[in-house]
Amino acid sequence: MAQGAMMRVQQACVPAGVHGELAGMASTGATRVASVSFRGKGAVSLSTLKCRSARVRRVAATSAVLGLEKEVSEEAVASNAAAKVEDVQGVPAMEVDAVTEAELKENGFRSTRRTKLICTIGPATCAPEQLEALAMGGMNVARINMCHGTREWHTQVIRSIRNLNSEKGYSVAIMMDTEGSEIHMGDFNGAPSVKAEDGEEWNFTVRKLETVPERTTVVNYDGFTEDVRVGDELLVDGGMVRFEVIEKIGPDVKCICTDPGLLLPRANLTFWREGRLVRERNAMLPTISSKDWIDIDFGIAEGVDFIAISFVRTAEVVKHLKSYIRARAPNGSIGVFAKIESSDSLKNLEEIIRVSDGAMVARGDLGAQIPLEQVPSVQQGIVNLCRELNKPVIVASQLLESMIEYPTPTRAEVADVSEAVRQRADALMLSGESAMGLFPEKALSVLRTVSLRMESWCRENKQHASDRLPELSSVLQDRISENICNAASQMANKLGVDAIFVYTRRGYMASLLSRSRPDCPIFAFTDTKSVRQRLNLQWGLIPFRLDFSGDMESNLRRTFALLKARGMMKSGDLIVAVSDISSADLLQSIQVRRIP
Ligand SMILES: Nc1ncnc2c1ncn2[C@@H]1O[C@H](COP(=O)(O)OP(=O)(O)O)[C@@H](O)[C@H]1O
Ligand SMILES: C=C(OP(=O)(O)O)C(=O)O
Ligand SMILES: [K+]
Ligand SMILES: [Mg+2]
Repeated sequence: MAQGAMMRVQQACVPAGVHGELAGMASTGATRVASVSFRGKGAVSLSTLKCRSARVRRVAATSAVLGLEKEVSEEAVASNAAAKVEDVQGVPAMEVDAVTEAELKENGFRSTRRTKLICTIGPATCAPEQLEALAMGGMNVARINMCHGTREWHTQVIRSIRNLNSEKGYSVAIMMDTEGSEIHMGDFNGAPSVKAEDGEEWNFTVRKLETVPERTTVVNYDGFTEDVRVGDELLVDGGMVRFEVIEKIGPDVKCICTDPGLLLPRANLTFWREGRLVRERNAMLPTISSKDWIDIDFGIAEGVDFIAISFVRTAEVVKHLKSYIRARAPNGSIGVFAKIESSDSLKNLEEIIRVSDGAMVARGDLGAQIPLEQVPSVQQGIVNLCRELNKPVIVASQLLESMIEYPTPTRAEVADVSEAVRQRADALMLSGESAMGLFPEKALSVLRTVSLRMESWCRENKQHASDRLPELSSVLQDRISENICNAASQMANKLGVDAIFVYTRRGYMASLLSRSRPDCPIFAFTDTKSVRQRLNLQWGLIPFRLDFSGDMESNLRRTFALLKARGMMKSGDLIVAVSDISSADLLQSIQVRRIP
């Protein structure tokens, strides 16, 4: 599992001032030759991030990274936002994300992106104009990791995103990710990282220190000194840096660095004995800590769209959180995602996924808990299971890790992203790349470009033909909806229609259609803002907010008129329509319609 020091030497044409403070970088005019040794989740000085000008950002956003798709212009997005068709009361009759709308118009229905993109927001991306650049670049969901940042910072980020949505017509959903009870190191008096050298002696202490002396780190778990034994190995971030315990003295644990590297603030710690992960009393710590509950209350009050629970071990904790949310946010508007990142979560995988609203393959911690070579097959297994159980799934961590520092991805990273898209994951997530990297917009652009390329390859090679659709649950109602959606998708593929329309109140039929991964995009019309926001995370769905009635014929006519008025569809386009809004005694049907 040991990961050797990563060394890349690369010639990159980077605008001056973008990463001038990186160690080991020689400047030769506009072309800089970087030779940087880098380990861990990010060795970047945060002060370098502040000097990036708006112009530089724009260049990064608009330069085609892998040269495939046509960029959506800012003008197109602005004109869409301005062209909202309004009802008499001034409420838009139909709302759709401005960037998606521009993409549909400029690139055509077929080539619109199906895989959804999530960006972790951090110091590199928290300013309103940086958030807007990500929204323009196709961010569907913004993630805030409660391990980092202050309450004020989180509030500010959430408000900025909400403002962008309401003022500029974006539809970025917000995911809050809990800290959980993991054991981690403390901060280093504000330093972005600290180097641990081979053979150095370090003190891991449970003392509460205001400022930490050199070669000292504060461990957040009080039982640490009792649980750990002399001879144990301490792994930072799953093995990026290693220490061996040599002596225990009261609240201090003396260790020798055996595998040097950079220590990042709050990096995850695991301890190992005779090659096995030690799980002592720390295994009894609650999945949702008291701090997490306070954060969750904050998330509910701020109306986040998703809460991701770290280190889920059992289905019970997910059920508990869901009923907690139901009692406090009565419309049940927050989706609960289980992060699969421990060996316990793998033991109870199916139960956990069944009760969650979705899952995240959190490969960062997962790779520290199970042998690394098992991570790819476990990922495929989780993606398949989620699809079978009709739950959206996110593939996360280290997708483009080298882009924290470099403006281009490695071939291996592009292959990894492509593989997640080929597996038909609903969403891909950036962590350090967007939170604290030097090239957040470029990283997002790489995800977008690689997704589009692999999606079109899948369609050209008729991948859906080999995608076996597993049977769903035994509930009669579910079986009818499932069969309607599967049949609607098959019909859409055979007829080569332009889009599938689904009218849905809770999003249920929309997710069943997404599950069948059809060749054309799925326009999901829903009457509530919160459902529309949540559908943002599911494969192939383009969520619209639309007021509708129980009468399908009038809904269809109204939708056709609105879409034509906005230039999103034209006479002669062919669509397949289904709905879950009619009352139960009405016959559910599939309609094939040509736009009048
Ligand atoms: N809100 C934040 N404030 C400061 N730094 C952050 C924030 N969010 C993320 N980061 C930085 O980005 C890195 C990668 O983010 P993430 O993967 O979400 O966290 P972690 O490394 O703790 O698992 C973090 O290690 C941290 O350095
Ligand atoms: C996404 C993950 O969780 P976090 O970044 O919160 O550690 C992970 O471990 O991969
Ligand atoms: K977290
Ligand atoms: Mg994790």
